[in-house]
Amino acid sequence: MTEYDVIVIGAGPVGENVADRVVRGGLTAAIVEAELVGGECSYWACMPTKALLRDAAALRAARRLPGAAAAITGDLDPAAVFARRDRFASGWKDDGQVAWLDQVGISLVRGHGRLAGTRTVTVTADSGDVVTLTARHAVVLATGTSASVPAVPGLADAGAWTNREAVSATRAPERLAIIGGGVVGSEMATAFSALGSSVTLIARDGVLPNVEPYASEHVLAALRDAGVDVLIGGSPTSVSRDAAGTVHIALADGGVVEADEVLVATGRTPNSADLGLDRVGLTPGTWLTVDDTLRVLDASGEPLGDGWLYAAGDINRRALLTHQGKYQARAVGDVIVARATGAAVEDAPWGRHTPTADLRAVPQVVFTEPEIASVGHTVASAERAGLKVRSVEYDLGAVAGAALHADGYAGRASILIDDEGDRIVGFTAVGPDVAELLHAATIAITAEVPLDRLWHAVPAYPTVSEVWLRLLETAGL
Ligand SMILES: Cc1cc2nc3c(=O)[nH]c(=O)nc-3n(C[C@H](O)[C@H](O)[C@H](O)COP(=O)(O)OP(=O)(O)OC[C@H]3O[C@@H](n4cnc5c(N)ncnc54)[C@H](O)[C@@H]3O)c2cc1C
Ligand SMILES: NC(=O)c1ccc[n+]([C@@H]2O[C@H](COP(=O)([O-])OP(=O)(O)OC[C@H]3O[C@@H](n4cnc5c(N)ncnc54)[C@H](O)[C@@H]3O)[C@@H](O)[C@H]2O)c1
Repeated sequence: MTEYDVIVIGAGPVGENVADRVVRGGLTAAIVEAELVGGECSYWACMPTKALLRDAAALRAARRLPGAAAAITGDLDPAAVFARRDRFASGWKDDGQVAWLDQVGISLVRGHGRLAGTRTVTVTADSGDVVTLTARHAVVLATGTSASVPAVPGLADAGAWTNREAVSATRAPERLAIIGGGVVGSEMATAFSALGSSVTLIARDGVLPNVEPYASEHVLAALRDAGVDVLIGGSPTSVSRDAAGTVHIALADGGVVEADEVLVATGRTPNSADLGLDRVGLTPGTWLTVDDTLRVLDASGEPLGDGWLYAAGDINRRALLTHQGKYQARAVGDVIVARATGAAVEDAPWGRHTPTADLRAVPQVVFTEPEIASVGHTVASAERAGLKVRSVEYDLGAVAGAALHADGYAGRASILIDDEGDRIVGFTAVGPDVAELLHAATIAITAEVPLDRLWHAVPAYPTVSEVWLRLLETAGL
């Protein structure tokens, strides 16, 4: 079969979900995958990184409670951590996900997909065989991103790790240098220092520069307490690996970092260089620009052709997060079905077919020690957006539930209240186990709950969530 209602290129979490929604809506779908069904997220990103972090987090949690700490008789077992990580990466085999595609009725076409023209995709298999697929309704690009490696002289030839090598490592190197203090760099510094590496984090723009400064300060202090050498402002100028295998990273300030491995964690680049974009009038290698229902826009800002091409997930750069990409996937799958069947398209803000939360309320947990949970604006992003906000902060350690949760609990939380004073437009918390605080904030922001109604949402005593009451009291309620 070479004709389908919808063709999806890329079987990461986003492509899989687009195809699933389309098939649930009664259309046929083929999904094209060049590597493993499940994408970057399943094998080299979300789940395996969190598996590398989880044991050390549990150990730290137990050590904060004297009775539990007394039961700890040994140290972290890196081999057991790596073995559990292997399970969470499914041994880098996609049989389980392929079986799921089969079960839900999505056709898998293995190979490299390229646009060949309107609604036409060619797929080149590893054998070199090429098949041409045509779509009756739509083609969806969900090809994700790869690690971006900066043009630092020598870096490309030094055998540098990207997230793929770090996430699939079988042992912790004695000395690990990490270039980039963003989310990947900070999480991997947390993981590998706990697994026994001596870590140097080269953080040109600081540690986690996009979160509230107080949250990043907590993580910076904890990294340094854990023995990580954090070089704020460090900027690599050249990299080389000597005959003994040691990597030498020269920095702009004249310093040199020596390590056994170097991990590049300096952001992502779109997987669009070899996607046939030029065949449909788009520019290869670029992020794809989309409209409110994620139709790809041409150079004049209009949906390409009759609107047959969509882009969802990392590739459209709206939010480089799995949950947000899957949310886009649900909207795209459903809108394709609506347009194909003549049903109403709900494309107003917050309409079923418009992933409005991408622009207003993107939740994220950074799984460092301590964790950072955030959604919506930070003070800086609100300023950039021209919003007038009031920030209200509270010491999480002063909340009864937090004190009970762990001895010496240190953390902080804040809400941003918009200038009219009756809605929350941002939330951040930093502290042990704050991840599960996040969804309450996501609901408050997405539902635009007025503060005088939020006042009636009473947090249970004694939980860490009581910080909500304290924040509202501090705000003057
Ligand atoms: C180290 C790391 C940790 C992360 N941790 C988290 C986390 O904890 N939580 C979170 O929400 N997000 C996390 N992310 C981000 C998350 O991985 C991405 O947002 C997510 O993978 C995007 O999904 P996607 O389907 O758009 O792309 P991908 O997962 O990248 O999947 C794209 C798929 O398309 C395939 N493909 C590409 N080009 C072609 C082609 N031409 N033909 C055929 N197939 C093609 C690829 O092989 C791949 O399988 C992390 C990222 C990194 C790097
Ligand atoms: N827990 C999570 O949700 C999670 C975890 C990991 C990754 N992610 C996602 O993956 C994406 C990629 O993460 P990332 O950490 O690679 O990117 P990032 O954009 O978060 O951080 C990259 C960092 O690299 C630095 N940098 C860039 N170029 C540099 C250079 N030439 N020299 C030195 N430093 C340089 C920048 O200062 C920046 O802080 C993120 O956008 C994030 O959304 C999410």
